[in-house]
Amino acid sequence: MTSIPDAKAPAGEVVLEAVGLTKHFPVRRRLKDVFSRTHKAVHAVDDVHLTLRRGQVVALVGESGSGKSTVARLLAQLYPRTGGDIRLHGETTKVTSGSSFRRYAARVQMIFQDPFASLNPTHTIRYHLTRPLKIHGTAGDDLEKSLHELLERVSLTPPERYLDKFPHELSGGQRQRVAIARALGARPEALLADEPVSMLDVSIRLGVLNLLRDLKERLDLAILYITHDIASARYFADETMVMYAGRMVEGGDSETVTQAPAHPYTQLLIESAPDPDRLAGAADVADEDRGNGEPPSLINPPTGCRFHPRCPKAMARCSTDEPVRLEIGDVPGHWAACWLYDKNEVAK
Ligand SMILES: Nc1ncnc2c1ncn2[C@@H]1O[C@H](COP(=O)(O)OP(=O)(O)OP(=O)(O)O)[C@@H](O)[C@H]1O
Repeated sequence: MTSIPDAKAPAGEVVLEAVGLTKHFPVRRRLKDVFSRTHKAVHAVDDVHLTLRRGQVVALVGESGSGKSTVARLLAQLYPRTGGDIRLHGETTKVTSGSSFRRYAARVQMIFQDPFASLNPTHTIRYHLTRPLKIHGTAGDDLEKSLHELLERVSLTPPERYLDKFPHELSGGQRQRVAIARALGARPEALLADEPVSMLDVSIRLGVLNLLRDLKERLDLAILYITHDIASARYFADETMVMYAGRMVEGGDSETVTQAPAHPYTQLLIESAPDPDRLAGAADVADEDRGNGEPPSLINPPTGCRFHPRCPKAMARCSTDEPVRLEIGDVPGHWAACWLYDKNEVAK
């Protein structure tokens, strides 16, 4: 078989789930700590739950260092997890060998931020696309036809114009399209896209996001879209989850999370997103009123809510009690991990 199937199962079916996913990176001990009993660790990701479904995009939004890439790398099985579970079609996954990793990667593929770094400058596009077709056995009898189909899928046409080029002969947007085609070569069910457009010129970002949206629809892919840019999450993602300092703080459908944010951190993210009107004139609100400041150390994260030291609405209990996910009640599925909503139901 040479063609890539258009759909495998009903839209909306759960493909990949993170259940209480946790990753702590051990910190190398200094000489003076050698006799200490405590083992320091970076609490990069704590108790993350998310669900990727066929034909849907989930955006994971947060500032630098909040743990977004670590979640994607855990889901891609590039790191072992410290705790929690990763389920593919409901089954716990554990990658213990090269062959089990290959089987997993055939179903879950990652796209990285920097298309230049992720393509080998000494090899042609033909080489980059032939590899996944061969490794995952998806080339069929006619390799050339499969290569052409992959390039057509990402709108690099006519394919023969691109196949024998080297990465440096392509623009940034074209390189990212090749990286996407390479991921599709495995015929995955889920794509983990880690800031796929942030290194591209603003003028071509929309084209690449539209391509991903088109692939989501035509191939019924489940997509995790990682971004700093909450405005693009509204445009591109069905659901948006917000992360702060290793924890999820809010989630729900993208329209609601971006237009009626409930968590003070999401509100801050939206206020601090570039706004042409604000840049053009009106004086900025004082930093302390906007809850600005530094994200906390993840070696000793704050107790209670990790956002409390920066939160303009913090209450006494926020520094001691870790908030649970609470339903906001405006639309189904909208929740925030914030004690402001303590009277509300615990979200499922
Ligand atoms: N391999 C590693 N070893 C130790 N610490 C790490 C490692 N990878 C990430 N971290 C730390 O984990 C935390 C989360 O990093 P991560 O890259 O996941 O955040 P991010 O939200 O993706 O940030 P960015 O948007 O800048 O990529 C950071 O404090 C980072 O320094």
